Amino acid sequence: MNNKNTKEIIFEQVDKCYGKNYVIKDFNLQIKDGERIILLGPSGCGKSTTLRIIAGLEDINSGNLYMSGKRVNDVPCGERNVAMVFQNYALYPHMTVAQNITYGLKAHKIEKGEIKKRLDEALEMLDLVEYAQRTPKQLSGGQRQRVALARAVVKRSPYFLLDEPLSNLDAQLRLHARKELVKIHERYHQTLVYVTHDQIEAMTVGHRIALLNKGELQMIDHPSVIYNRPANIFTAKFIGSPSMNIVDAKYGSGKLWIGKQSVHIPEIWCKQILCAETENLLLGIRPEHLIFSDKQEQDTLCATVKYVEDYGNRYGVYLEVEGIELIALCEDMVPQCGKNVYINLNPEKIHLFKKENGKSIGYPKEIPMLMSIHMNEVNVNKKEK
Ligand SMILES: Nc1ncnc2c1ncn2[C@@H]1O[C@H](COP(=O)(O)OP(=O)(O)OP(=O)(O)O)[C@@H](O)[C@H]1O
Repeated sequence: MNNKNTKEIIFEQVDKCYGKNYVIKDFNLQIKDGERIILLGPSGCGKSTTLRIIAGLEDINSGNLYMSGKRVNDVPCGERNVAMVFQNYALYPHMTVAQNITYGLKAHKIEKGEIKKRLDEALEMLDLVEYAQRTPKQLSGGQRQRVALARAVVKRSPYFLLDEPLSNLDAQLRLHARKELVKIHERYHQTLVYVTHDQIEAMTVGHRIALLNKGELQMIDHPSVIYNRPANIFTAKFIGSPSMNIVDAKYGSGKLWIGKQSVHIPEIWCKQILCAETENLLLGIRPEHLIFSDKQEQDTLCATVKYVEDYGNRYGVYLEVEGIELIALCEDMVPQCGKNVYINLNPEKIHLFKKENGKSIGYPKEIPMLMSIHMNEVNVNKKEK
């Protein structure tokens, strides 16, 4: 198994059930040393349970869990050396901020000077110096959340586990807090596992996103790959807002047919991916990749505008093509309800899935993916490199 000096976490064929109900089933996941991994998925998909299994707060029914190369199935929570931040912060109401932050260190008999050093550093880093002597009820939600983060940071644990730590904050504080969190991680390089159902948080904090549905891993990859190359319909629809449009389509003679209308598809798709005529396809196209056109051309689709939503900075336009509803995003022109419009599909931005199992049929190599991975590159094993 892996090196004990790394901070890897490995789930190997893990099952967890409550009674007869499986929460996660045959779960395999390898979290790298120093990685920020996001567990994302709809409510009840098993995110918190997965995190609690790592923390040792839940037993597993079968399979193995390894941390730092050691099988930890039977290692109790207190011996796993994890720092955890919960959604409700779980602060002690009768203790001051400073006492809350240092309580765990005192319990572990860390030397006084070292406790003070870590406390001062955490107060400074999380902008809490002036609140050190207040109790939690004298703090705002954002300040409490920072205390919970500080308490986890001072532990200097190799594993940092966070269960929706920002969900009680308003939008602006969330943004600020997630930047702080990334900064903390870049300073200490813990292996960070973060549960959220917020896509933006997942995309911005994670080196990789593990997307779960009903206890099964749907896809794990860099945020850009998840967005631009979804492995299946579930991933395609879950990531992105408004959701990706998915419509029945057929391929034949170099064209993609949606009902009686058709569009040409670039030759590389035909050669590399769509080798034979394929009846049972699902075409995916994101709302931002439906482009309005003012005239009918060879490859435009004719659609009727059904409804328009104003989002302030752009419009969501609900369209009907061949009896199928699509949603498009547009920034400038506001099509009127009831009018017919022409739309183009950006051929570099289409996704095709097999209808029988919802899996992607793949992408031609030449089609570029707008990669932002370099911004979010996994910066692991820094010291060893
Ligand atoms: N102690 C328990 N006993 C029985 N069922 C449980 C228990 N804890 C969780 N579950 C069930 O396990 C499933 C997964 O729960 P979990 O909390 O892991 O989901 P989640 O993805 O974190 O959801 P949310 O985003 O709503 O917090 C749910 O169906 C839940 O009802």
